[in-house]
Amino acid sequence: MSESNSVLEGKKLAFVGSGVMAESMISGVLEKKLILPQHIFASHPRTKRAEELQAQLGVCASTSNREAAQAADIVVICVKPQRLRAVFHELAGVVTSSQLVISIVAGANSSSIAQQLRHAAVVRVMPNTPAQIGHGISVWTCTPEVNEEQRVQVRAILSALGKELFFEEEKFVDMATAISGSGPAYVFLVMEALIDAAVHLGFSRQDARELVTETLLGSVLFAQESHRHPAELRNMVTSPAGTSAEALYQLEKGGLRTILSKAVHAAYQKTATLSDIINKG
Ligand SMILES: NC(=O)C1=CN([C@@H]2O[C@H](COP(=O)(O)OP(=O)(O)OC[C@H]3O[C@@H](n4cnc5c(N)ncnc54)[C@H](O)[C@@H]3O)[C@@H](O)[C@H]2O)C=CC1
Ligand SMILES: O=C(O)[C@@H]1CCC=N1
Repeated sequence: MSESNSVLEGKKLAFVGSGVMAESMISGVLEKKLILPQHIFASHPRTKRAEELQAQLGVCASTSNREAAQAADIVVICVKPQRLRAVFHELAGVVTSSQLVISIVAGANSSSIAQQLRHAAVVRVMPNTPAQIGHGISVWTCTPEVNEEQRVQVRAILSALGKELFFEEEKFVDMATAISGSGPAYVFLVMEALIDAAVHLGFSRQDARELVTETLLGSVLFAQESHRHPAELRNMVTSPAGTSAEALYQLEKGGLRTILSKAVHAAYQKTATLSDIINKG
């Protein structure tokens, strides 16, 4: 494996809290050959999980957050919000000024991360689970202390997971948490409900799954490639006095748009609650 031409050449990356998202990010970075596995450090409280990561991905895994963080140029914090204060407590004073800290923790704003870690250069990212297959989208921001070289490195890491979008204003990361961060959960719920509806009509589970998955995938690709407004695409399906119009009537009557908007707003408001947990304990 070669790291040549990589903006991350020779750089070492640590993941503190190696669950679902950390594993997705590690896989993406390895897949794109951005960093050698021996230059990736991961920590997890359970020895068995650390051993599993080491065996599966070839990274250096241990149960010590401090050891992992000290070994790297870039430290990615991937614990749940409720664990963050304990991790800050462990890492404050350990992370040095030459290092870069990236947090993917929902609700954790960069000023409180900088303050609690006593570290100025902080990047805040909201990725999503399709990152596991390189089709994620990550929304990010950073403190002014993050230099241009580090910004390029962050872009390279996030591009290994799919698309990335930078915003100067941090509020967009919280807003994105409710759209792209939690979004896959909404889509999977719709997918599950449609599969169940198809089974209700009489399709086998296997056929129902294929019909629904291909319909969702085809519709998304069609919208992306045609560049047409969703309403125009919907009208193409909806014949006068036809089946789609009948179904759409029921969806609108059930308040689909309102319920989606309420759900997104609730997720957005929850980021503030998570922020309180992180700041006040
Ligand atoms: N799952 C998702 O779709 C997304 C999650 N996020 C954020 O990513 C973060 C991680 O989420 P997931 O990977 O889904 O959670 P996860 O639960 O899969 O991973 C967190 C890992 O941290 C470990 N852990 C617990 N206490 C620890 C400690 N003191 N030190 C080190 N590790 C510790 C846990 O055992 C677990 O394996 C969360 O803050 C979440 O807000 C962000 C975007 C999307
Ligand atoms: O549900 C959560 O809190 C995390 C953040 C975005 C997606 N999952």
